[in-house]
Amino acid sequence: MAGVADSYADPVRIAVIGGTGLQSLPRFTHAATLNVSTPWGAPSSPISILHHPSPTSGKPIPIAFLSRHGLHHELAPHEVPSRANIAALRSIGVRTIIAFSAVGSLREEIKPRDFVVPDQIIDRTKGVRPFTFFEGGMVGHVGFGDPFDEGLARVVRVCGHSLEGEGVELHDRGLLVCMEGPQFSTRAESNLYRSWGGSVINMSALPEAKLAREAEIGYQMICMATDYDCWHTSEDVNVEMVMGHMKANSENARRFIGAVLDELSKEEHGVLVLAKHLDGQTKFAGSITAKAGRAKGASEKLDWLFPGYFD
Ligand SMILES: CSC[C@H]1O[C@H](OP(=O)(O)O)[C@H](O)[C@@H]1O
Ligand SMILES: Nc1ncnc2[nH]cnc12
Repeated sequence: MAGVADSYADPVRIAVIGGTGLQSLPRFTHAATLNVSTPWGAPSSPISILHHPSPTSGKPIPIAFLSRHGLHHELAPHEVPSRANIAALRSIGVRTIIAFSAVGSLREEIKPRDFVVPDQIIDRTKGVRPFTFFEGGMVGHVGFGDPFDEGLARVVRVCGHSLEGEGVELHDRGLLVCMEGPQFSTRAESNLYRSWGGSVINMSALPEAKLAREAEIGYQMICMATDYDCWHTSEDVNVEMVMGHMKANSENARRFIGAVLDELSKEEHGVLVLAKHLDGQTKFAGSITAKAGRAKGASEKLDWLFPGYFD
């Protein structure tokens, strides 16, 4: 875009990953567009650096925005280059990701256009997506018992509830089933996920959340229900339905994200935003391979992502 810088000097700590129907965040000042290349290739889209005024100091806080499926939704869920996305965000300093997703509801009480802050995931992807930074001669195992960041979730819930009564309805917790796609589920699968206690379903939380954890980035997804999948007696999910609800409720989604960014920009959340609680975990998780056994290619890639960690 003419007049927008292609570099940004300061570290950017907070990122938003936009999903289906949320390919941009208008109304913020566009400070830069970054084309980052990583050892895992190029991210889904250029990274936009947006200036968000801190509600306490008025100072502009930089926010990175990345469109998960590309600028024109040209990447299917299994084609999203999640390693490049997460690596690119970490390389510019990001330690907090608020990820947005359009989901199917597996529960009567979660109605289309309701928001859900998920706290657990069941992985129903099929192993066809690259899902770790540790491979090819460098082994690493990070904890993933709680796949989302409870500290960020608390902030997101307070912000969501503050908008209730203005068209926003929020469910504080939920079990998210992440399926492979791109086809939607069969009715038998949909009912199986319900019997497992699933609340909502999408195709995008994984491996994104796992890679964020490996990269020591606090990660919380905000889900917006767009359909009742195919278990319900109402019409089966289709793309028109998903896009229709996303479009109709996009103003609320943007207000919700704006409120979360307002809150996270406050100095009192500085330690949370820097994900200090995750700092260093990957250094230990990835030190299991003795130096003598480390393959050069794998070490070089990890050195790019974690300078100094595996010296
Ligand atoms: C267009 S329906 C399926 C599609 O929608 C969700 O996308 P996102 O999570 O990026 O908002 C779902 O995960 C699928 O990728
Ligand atoms: N029913 C559904 N299944 C999987 N992903 C979705 N995204 C939106 N609705 C969905």
